[in-house]
Amino acid sequence: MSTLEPVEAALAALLEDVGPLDGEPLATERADGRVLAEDVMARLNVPPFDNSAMDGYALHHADAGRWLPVSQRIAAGAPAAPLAPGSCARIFTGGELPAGADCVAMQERVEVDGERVRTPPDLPAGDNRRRRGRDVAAGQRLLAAGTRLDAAALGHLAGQGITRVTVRRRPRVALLSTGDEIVEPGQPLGPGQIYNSNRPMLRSLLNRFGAEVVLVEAVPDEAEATRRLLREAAAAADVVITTGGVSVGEEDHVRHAVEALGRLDLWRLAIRPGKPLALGRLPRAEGEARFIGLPGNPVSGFVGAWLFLRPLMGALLGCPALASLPRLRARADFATTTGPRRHYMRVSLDIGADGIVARAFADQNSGVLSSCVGADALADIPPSSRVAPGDAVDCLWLRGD
Ligand SMILES: Nc1nc2c(c(=O)[nH]1)N[C@H]1C(S)=C(S)[C@@H](COP(=O)(O)OP(=O)(O)OC[C@H]3O[C@@H](n4cnc5c(N)ncnc54)[C@H](O)[C@@H]3O)O[C@H]1N2
Ligand code: MOO
Repeated sequence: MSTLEPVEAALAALLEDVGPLDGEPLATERADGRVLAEDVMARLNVPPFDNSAMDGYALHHADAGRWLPVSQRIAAGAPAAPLAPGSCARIFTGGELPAGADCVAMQERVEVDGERVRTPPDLPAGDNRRRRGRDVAAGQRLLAAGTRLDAAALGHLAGQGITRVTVRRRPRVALLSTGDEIVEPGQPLGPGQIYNSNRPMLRSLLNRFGAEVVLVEAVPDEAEATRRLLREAAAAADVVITTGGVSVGEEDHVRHAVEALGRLDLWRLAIRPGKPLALGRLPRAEGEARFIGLPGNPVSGFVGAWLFLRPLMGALLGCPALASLPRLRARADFATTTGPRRHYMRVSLDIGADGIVARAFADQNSGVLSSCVGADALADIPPSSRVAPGDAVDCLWLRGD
């Protein structure tokens, strides 16, 4: 296992045998961000009846241009009687169009004389008429399985009066930090110690990717304790993530513990940052938990999360939108050369009328977390390449779903 594996091989190993988790019923009002486990069919027409798009007067368009008596007043929410022939109806936005009317003149365009109004003669048939079922027709597929419920999707469900949906169970994740030097914020910092920046960063990303962090623990740099905690984590979670302890140092116990307990699928990738990333499986009572060992350097964890944790959550949630990051082309404002490893550089993007410029953070070292703060994208620089300012580069967009 001394060769460096490409990203594609790692993704294939990671996603092998991974399928969507079970569905569970949930109140729609609590389903923000969840992923639909099945198609949702429309049971209602939206709008449910022809209605007016404007405040104005409903009429038959053959009567446009004539003085017409106002025979009824239709507010939104009130029933409409059929329109008396040769008359018009005062109507308000959202009001039901009466039978016999086929268009609405907006009130700014009519002349009013007491109880009579004259509409413009050029009123097109169907003007300002919002037809029944124009937005959604009863019986059509409203939302497809795999849709992540966002603001518009939740509004769409509510438009159908749907109060319960079946969503995928959130993947349960255990997040273990290794390293005797790592201390939690709130505790005093001793000599040689640093605060745990990986845990809150990864927890935030995992939440965003639809997972539920069910266990957080610190693992001491000690072989037996590492094995014990990995066993416990695999029993509690679908995915076990460790940070640190996957490199070649004597205190790097994680890889050996995974080999002893389960199976290591792959170790060491041809990427920068994130080279010592490890992938494997840990047995548990039912099936196996997936294991991802992220390198300890916070930038390696950040990049590894976007490249690997996101698609893994996408597979467990059956959500295609999480499977891969959107790619865009930008002009580099930087120069760089790469060696054997594909480089994921943290960049901010200037999106202007002349296109997109990718601005690289000055220090791209994997220990420099400030290079991730404000990063809009990862510029994906292939191995053995040279980039000059102005060259087009591929970027993976981080600001989307
Ligand atoms: N002789 C070699 N040394 C190293 C190699 C190598 O190939 N040969 N690879 C380097 C690379 S690349 C990386 S990346 C790191 C990753 O090593 P580990 O995954 O074993 O991580 P640690 O050694 O435990 O930690 C690395 C670094 O990150 C800090 N860290 C760890 N956890 C946290 C945390 N939760 N919050 C903030 N910072 C954390 C830790 O203190 C270290 O500074 O190995 C290189 N070495
Ligand atoms: O590959 Mo390491 O992740 O450079 O820091």
